[in-house]
Amino acid sequence: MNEVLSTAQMGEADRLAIAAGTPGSELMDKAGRAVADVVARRHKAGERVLALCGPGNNGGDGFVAARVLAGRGFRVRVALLGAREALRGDAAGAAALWSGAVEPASAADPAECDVIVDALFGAGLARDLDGEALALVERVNASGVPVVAVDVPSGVDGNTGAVRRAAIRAAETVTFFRPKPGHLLLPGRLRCGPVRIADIGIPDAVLATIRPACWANGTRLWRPAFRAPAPEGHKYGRGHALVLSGGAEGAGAARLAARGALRIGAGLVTIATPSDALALHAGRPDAVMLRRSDGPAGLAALLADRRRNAWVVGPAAGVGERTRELVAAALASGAHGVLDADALTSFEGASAELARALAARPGGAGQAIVLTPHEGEFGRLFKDSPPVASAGSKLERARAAAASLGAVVVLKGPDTVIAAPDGRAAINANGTPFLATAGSGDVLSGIVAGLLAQSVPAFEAACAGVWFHAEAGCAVGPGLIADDLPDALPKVLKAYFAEAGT
Ligand SMILES: NC(=O)C1=CN([C@@H]2O[C@H](COP(=O)(O)OP(=O)(O)OC[C@H]3O[C@@H](n4cnc5c(N)ncnc54)[C@H](OP(=O)(O)O)[C@@H]3O)[C@@H](O)[C@H]2O)[C@@H](O)CC1
Ligand SMILES: Nc1ncnc2c1ncn2[C@@H]1O[C@H](COP(=O)(O)OP(=O)(O)O)[C@@H](O)[C@H]1O
Ligand SMILES: [K+]
Repeated sequence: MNEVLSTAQMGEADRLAIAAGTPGSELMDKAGRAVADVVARRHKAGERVLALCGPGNNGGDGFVAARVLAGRGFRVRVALLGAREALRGDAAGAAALWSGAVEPASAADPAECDVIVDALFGAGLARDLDGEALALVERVNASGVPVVAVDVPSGVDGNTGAVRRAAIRAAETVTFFRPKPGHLLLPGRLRCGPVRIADIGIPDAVLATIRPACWANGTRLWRPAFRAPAPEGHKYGRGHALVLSGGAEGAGAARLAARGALRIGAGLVTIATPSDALALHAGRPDAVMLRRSDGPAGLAALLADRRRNAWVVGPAAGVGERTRELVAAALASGAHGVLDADALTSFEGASAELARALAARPGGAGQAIVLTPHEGEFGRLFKDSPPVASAGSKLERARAAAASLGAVVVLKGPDTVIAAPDGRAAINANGTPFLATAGSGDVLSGIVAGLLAQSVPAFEAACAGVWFHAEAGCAVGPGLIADDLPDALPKVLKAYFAEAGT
């Protein structure tokens, strides 16, 4: 499955596997062999391997890989950071089985080899690199020699993806049992190369004890919640999404969101527009319906029709008191909804006020609300809440935000994090930088609302919306403009429903 484990949870998996009868030395042996397999797949016997081993168990994996590769005919040198006598436990055991020379890492010349095994630091990285470790990592990166990283590229924090002053740039990374947040979050993800997840004999059953609450976003996470329409279905069964338009200058944002909601499968989509933008929308003959809606009272009146079961408020809505009132009206309707863009910025430094409005929503937790800030909007919203704004990694910040607001938060970017108030989180990695284009976020908010309209629960709708949006972005690729995204959805949906078997 696609669970993501923190380094502490990985340590627990390790302990549980050992308690269930697999010795730690065996786990390390399998880990080292998996690394050797990757090196052997990329390089031919006879080539020169430099294994850089650190002072902990990551280094132990490096000693195993070195031994296995030497046995397969590679010309292997081992360099150790620290003293051999200081190695402990399984790492000391692995080092004892290495019969070749061990050079001091300070003398190692990375340029004198064909491939490097980076076994300096893994889950145990405890502080910024400095001194000899820093100099070594910089020499490796400058050498241009391909690196296979053990567990994580040394210098990348496995929990946060942060680069601790410097980090190895790996050509490929081999991790064990399950990925860690640092493989998915930036900048760590960009240091990993392709990540291989090796089975080292830890039974999946340990997950029942660990109960991970973070996943790599993917269809398996939400497939049961989003199925193809039933053969006997009709459009009202697929929900009715309402997108609130800004004034004349911002009407395009609402149209993008509306088309996103329609394409993802909402049965009906209506744009609620202020009078000054009515003519603009009316001139567009398409499947999007149109209603006049002036101010909070107008919006409340439209949402009083309970068939309109999901809304989007925020894209090009304008920043200020008026938009805060529109948010209040939308929340008070009891319908599900997405708060995006100006709806978030209108609560600059007032996340506590927004949290109160969310807590008072009549549908309670059953009224699904999803917020979709990018980093800028997130920073502005939580100016009043240092515990959220500076909660640490992107994963931790999104989780803290969701918990403090009592709603699902989608913290967007190349490594979008989706977090629910109950602690569940997913990290998305199927995007493309071509998605960074004007209006792309508006389409996302519409897609999520379209899923909410189809009764997909908040967390699943947010995860699925982010995934479909990214797939659509990849399907278009270079030259993408936001208008293309809704029209790329049919192909993506077709493939999804075929895979999902519905
Ligand atoms: N869990 C599992 O299932 C399995 C785990 N396995 C492997 O074990 C790895 C984790 O091993 P680990 O816990 O020994 O930590 P590791 O990454 O070797 O680093 C700790 C050492 O580094 C040092 N150190 C830290 N930061 C530093 C810095 N900035 N600069 C300098 N030194 C620094 C730190 O020193 P200290 O902080 O004590 O001074 C300590 O000596 C894991 O990534 C995987 O590869 C596999 O064998 C299979 C099963
Ligand atoms: N480098 C990137 N890689 C993948 N996705 C990205 C990248 N940059 C931005 N995105 C995605 O593109 C969308 C941009 O949304 P947003 O910033 O709100 O733009 P806009 O306000 O122009 O609509 C988000 O879904 C975001 O996750
Ligand atoms: K490493």
